[in-house]
Amino acid sequence: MTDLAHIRNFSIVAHIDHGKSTLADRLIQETGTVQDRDMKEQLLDSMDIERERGITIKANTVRIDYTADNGEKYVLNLIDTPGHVDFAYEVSRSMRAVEGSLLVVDSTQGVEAQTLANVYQAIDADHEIVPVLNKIDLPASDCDRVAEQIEDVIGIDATDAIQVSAKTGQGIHETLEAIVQKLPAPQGNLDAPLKAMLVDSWYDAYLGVIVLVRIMDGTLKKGMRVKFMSNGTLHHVDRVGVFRPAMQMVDSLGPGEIGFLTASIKQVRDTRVGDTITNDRNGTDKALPGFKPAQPVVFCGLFPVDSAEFEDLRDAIEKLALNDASFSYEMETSAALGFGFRCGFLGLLHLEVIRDRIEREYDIELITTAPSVIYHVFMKDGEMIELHNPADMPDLSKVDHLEEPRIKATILVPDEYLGDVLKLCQDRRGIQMDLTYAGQRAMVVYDLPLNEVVFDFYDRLKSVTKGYASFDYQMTGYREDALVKMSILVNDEPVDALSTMVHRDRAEMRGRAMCEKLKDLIPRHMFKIPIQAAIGGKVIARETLSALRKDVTAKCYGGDATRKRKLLDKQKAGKKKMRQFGKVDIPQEAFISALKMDS
Ligand SMILES: Nc1nc2c(ncn2[C@@H]2O[C@H](COP(=O)(O)OP(=O)(O)OP(=O)(O)O)[C@@H](O)[C@H]2O)c(=O)[nH]1
Repeated sequence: MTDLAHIRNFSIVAHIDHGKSTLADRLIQETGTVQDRDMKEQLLDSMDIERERGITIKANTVRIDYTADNGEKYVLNLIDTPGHVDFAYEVSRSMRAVEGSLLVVDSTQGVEAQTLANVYQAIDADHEIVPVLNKIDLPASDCDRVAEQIEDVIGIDATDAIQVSAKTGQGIHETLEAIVQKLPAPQGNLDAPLKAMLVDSWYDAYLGVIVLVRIMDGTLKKGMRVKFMSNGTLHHVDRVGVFRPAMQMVDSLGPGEIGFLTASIKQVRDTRVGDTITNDRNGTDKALPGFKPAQPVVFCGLFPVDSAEFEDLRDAIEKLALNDASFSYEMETSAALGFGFRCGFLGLLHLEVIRDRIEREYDIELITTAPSVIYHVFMKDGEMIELHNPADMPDLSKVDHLEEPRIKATILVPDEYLGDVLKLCQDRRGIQMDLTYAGQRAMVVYDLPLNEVVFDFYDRLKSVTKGYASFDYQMTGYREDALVKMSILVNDEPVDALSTMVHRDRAEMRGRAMCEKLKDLIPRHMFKIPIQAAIGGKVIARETLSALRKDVTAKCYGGDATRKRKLLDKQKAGKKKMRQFGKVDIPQEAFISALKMDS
């Protein structure tokens, strides 16, 4: 156990790609926590997908021993936090477990939308904040400008900002010294009953659920029985340890310390992030202010391309859900797609990560239906229904009105792209709330319907600004609007997986665009295929795909039989990726591509 005065707990907050993980790796390396030869690139990003995409998803933690210039030995606990907007909730909970933050800003770029969102969370958690200007080895680095921007935009003192290159190691020693000198030591009472915060939990195939804890008061020991206060469950603690970053067992953890416990817990769902852990008898009666669990906000259907793989998909989804309490699922049957699952995610990145993992790790090809948000449907009899799937929209004659979720979006963008960004937000039914300038960049705040953002807003934003805009959002609440369900009929049969909720004023335009897209995406058949968009029974747009006799071998004049067979085999393989709707084959990409908007 380390005495409180020699502990410093901190996190690193940054915009994506500003160098958070590289800096963390350097701090670990500089202090000799890991031998150089064991140092994998980006130590803290443990999953393959994270490494490939360069994004940190799961909050990780590491304990570092550091002997400071004053000769004293310190224990530094770093909690790594994810930088992407979908995981803002994980950032907020890990912030509560530490007393300070390093604010990393890329000195060639400056403050971005996620810098702001994350640093405000740190400020909310009463952190002491040490600004770090990273990437000073690059010629484009401009520390004075960025320091000034930090003061102007965020309002924290940046005169002592540390200039660092996480790449070359310059400034790393100064950063370690600043952690010890500037960040406060934690507080806590060793003699009080155990009070620990459940910061995070995840599933490990060998050890079961691993629970990351921050001890507030008292001692956590191997062998003791603890109570999870939110649901009163009792657990026998079978291991206590710390991350260095590999797991190392210890006998006990005391106030101010961060580490983990295992207690033969089988599912991540049995642990609630933000819960208070105490002694089973004579424990504390005051729980820590609880955190709200992360709520899925984006829903979509996942169906196997090959319906024979349904059981494999169930297996994959159940396994992933064991380890990710913010991912929800239930079985769904679609007239068009057969058996699958309706899944809930924290946001689009979360959706993509799960979908990729199912395809890659479990080798199941998927059809993903249009992402949807949760609508509130108010019935005429006063009942309110949460609508997760447009296909379940009740009979309109019984519906009084609908409400949709709204967000407050903050976008930072260089001046020259401002016009395009405003147009994009306007096209997505946005209401401008604020427009200010920070140097050459504009900061725009918009009130937008979440529905208009979940699908491809971020991609569009990146493309209209050539990647120079940054974006962050928060949910603000529900508001009534004129929303309708638009169905798509292919060859006179409704394809439920293509139905979407749209604003009444835009339904026609959207319907026309979807029919045109589908006309390009669906291959010609031997017969004519009408493609229609409809609201209720009323057709609002229509296209017709003309008939064609498709003979791919026609080009191979007689002769080469192997070539003919190869072509036919190819065609067969291609067909496997299609789904039959009545008599029509619709390719897998159509479900997503048809919904992409051009503005
Ligand atoms: N030249 C230079 N490149 C750096 C420095 N620090 C980080 N980088 C590079 O910047 C990129 C992003 O760094 P990361 O550490 O992955 O950024 P991050 O903030 O952790 O990103 P996320 O984990 O995705 O949020 C990587 O290609 C790093 O190699 C630096 O000091 N100098």
